[in-house]
Amino acid sequence: MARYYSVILDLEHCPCLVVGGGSIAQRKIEGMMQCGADVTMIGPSCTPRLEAMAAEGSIYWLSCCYRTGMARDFAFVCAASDDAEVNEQVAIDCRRDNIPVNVVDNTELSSAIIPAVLRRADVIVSVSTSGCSPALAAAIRDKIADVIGPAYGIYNDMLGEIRKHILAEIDDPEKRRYILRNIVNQRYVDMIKAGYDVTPELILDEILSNWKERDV
Ligand SMILES: C[C@@]1(CC(=O)O)c2cc3[nH]c(cc4nc(cc5[nH]c(cc(n2)[C@H]1CCC(=O)O)[C@@](C)(CC(=O)O)[C@@H]5CCC(=O)O)C(CC(=O)O)=C4CCC(=O)O)c(CCC(=O)O)c3CC(=O)O
Ligand SMILES: NC(=O)C1=CN([C@@H]2O[C@H](COP(=O)(O)OP(=O)(O)OC[C@H]3O[C@@H](n4cnc5c(N)ncnc54)[C@H](O)[C@@H]3O)[C@@H](O)[C@H]2O)C=CC1
Repeated sequence: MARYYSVILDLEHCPCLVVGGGSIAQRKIEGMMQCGADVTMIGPSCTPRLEAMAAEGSIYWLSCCYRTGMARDFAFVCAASDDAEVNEQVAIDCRRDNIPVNVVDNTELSSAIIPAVLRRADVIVSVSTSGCSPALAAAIRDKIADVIGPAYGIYNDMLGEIRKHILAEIDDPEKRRYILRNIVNQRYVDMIKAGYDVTPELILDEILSNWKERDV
């Protein structure tokens, strides 16, 4: 089994291809669309939902069977037809051109597999079982969802804002490190959860005053 390298892909405006238009293709397409991908679908038929998405122009549908060469200009490809030979041909074509390819019925042919994902605003938790048990990946994700609630997303938004400000405004590397480490504190998540009016200003004021006290 491959030892997978985890990455987070930016697919915004990226040309992505999905071969097939069934329920599995639809799930993969919806995942890509949520990330702003520019999706083309190839297949002789598709689900009513995908047909509607094509009709309103949110995806481009090439209503035909896949032929070698069709994957050439894409940045990411998913082979999701119900024909194993077609999916294999897509994988061969993509691997020859070094295009990352996800094959929904064959882990060995895939150079990329899709994890189970939990999103809390910009916090992303990806869980993979390396293809051993997709259902377990989803179950682990659901268990993590109980622990990592929406407060983490709200808190992360604030940290992003504070961090940008600190990187732009504070030159002293020791002070920067102190602030960036100490703004991360479970106490703030608990306060957000409990309904306190936590703001980036409040967090930063508190850490800066701790820094000053430490100095004297
Ligand atoms: C290798 C991989 C390739 C890929 O598709 O990327 C792959 C392959 C296969 N899946 C199969 C079956 C199922 N897949 C799911 C669900 C998900 N599958 C996803 C990913 C992956 N599936 C990749 C590995 C992920 C990893 O392990 O880390 C998830 C996580 C992400 C997503 O699809 O978006 C999504 C959860 C979505 C969510 O809940 O959020 C369920 C559960 C269900 O449907 O409820 C079942 C039935 C139960 C079971 O089999 O466990 C089959 C057999 C098909 C058959 O029976 O013929 C194959 C083919 C094979 O194993 O060879
Ligand atoms: N990776 C995953 O998460 C999972 C994968 N699967 C696998 O996914 C595959 C697809 O499943 P479904 O979407 O349910 O199938 P489906 O039968 O609903 O859809 C199959 C699609 O493939 C298209 N197709 C057939 N021949 C084609 C060709 N030559 N070129 C282009 N498109 C073609 C059809 O037009 C149809 O849209 C199955 O092989 C199944 O084993 C199933 C469950 C989960």
